[in-house]
Amino acid sequence: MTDKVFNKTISKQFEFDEEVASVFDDMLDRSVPFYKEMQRLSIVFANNFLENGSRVYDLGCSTATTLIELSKNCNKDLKLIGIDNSKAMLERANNKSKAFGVDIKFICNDIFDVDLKDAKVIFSNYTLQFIRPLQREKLVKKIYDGLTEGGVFIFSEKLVSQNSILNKQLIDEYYSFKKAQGYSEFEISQKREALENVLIPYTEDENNKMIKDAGFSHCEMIFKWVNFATFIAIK
Ligand SMILES: C[S@@+](CC[C@H](N)C(=O)[O-])C[C@H]1O[C@@H](n2cnc3c(N)ncnc32)[C@H](O)[C@@H]1O
Ligand SMILES: O=C(O)C(=O)C[C@]1(C(=O)O)C=C[C@@H](O)C=C1
Repeated sequence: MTDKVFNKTISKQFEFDEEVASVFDDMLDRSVPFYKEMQRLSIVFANNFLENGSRVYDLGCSTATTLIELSKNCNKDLKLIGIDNSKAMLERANNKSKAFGVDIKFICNDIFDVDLKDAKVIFSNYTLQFIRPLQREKLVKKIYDGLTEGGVFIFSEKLVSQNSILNKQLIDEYYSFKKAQGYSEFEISQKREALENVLIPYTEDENNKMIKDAGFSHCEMIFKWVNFATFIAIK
């Protein structure tokens, strides 16, 4: 289904509710630059660390696209766990994983309230940005604790620049991308307002500091387009 959520005047902040979930795959495809390539790279790098029996979590798994793609592109026997606190998203995730014949355990809960343990890989693409600062730092420590020694955390985030001139240029280029994907200026501005104080991006340096402070030994950026980036951090 085509995303038309912001084609009308908005009355509330952005939420991962039934309306957003019903068009979410199209929304991500047209709102996250190179979404499929970022996901392919996340899976390629995860695969380098996975073995038979490895446990993999996806925090903020939405409609389970990443775990389903991982399963299709990995010939190892994995324990896949998808966590999301949106019931509407997990309904889609359940239906999609059944249709693709992929066995995933879904947990409908706040990431903070779920025990993470013995993970070889933890994914969290475009989800940390929705967690309040300070809480976000605590969550990354929890992720670190949930990984086995040598395990990896693969995450993607929208970034902000410390330089206000460049930051405006990055955002302008992103909005040009959205226009090219068929979103109108009205839809773009309605969504921008709805995301205000809901999606809080960090700079690249802030992300690296958060990862280092949590105890990770190394962090590498594996993909970047303007203000969107994917990182891999090793425990
Ligand atoms: C931008 S989407 C993630 C997209 C997904 N990772 C992908 O690549 O297709 C963010 C997701 O995080 C979930 N989420 C946000 N905060 C959460 C929290 N505190 N606990 C659990 N899920 C959360 C939302 O419901 C939403 O489905
Ligand atoms: O549309 C935007 O402005 C975005 O920032 C894209 C973005 C994201 O980066 O997570 C925001 C909300 C939706 O979850 C999908 C994508």
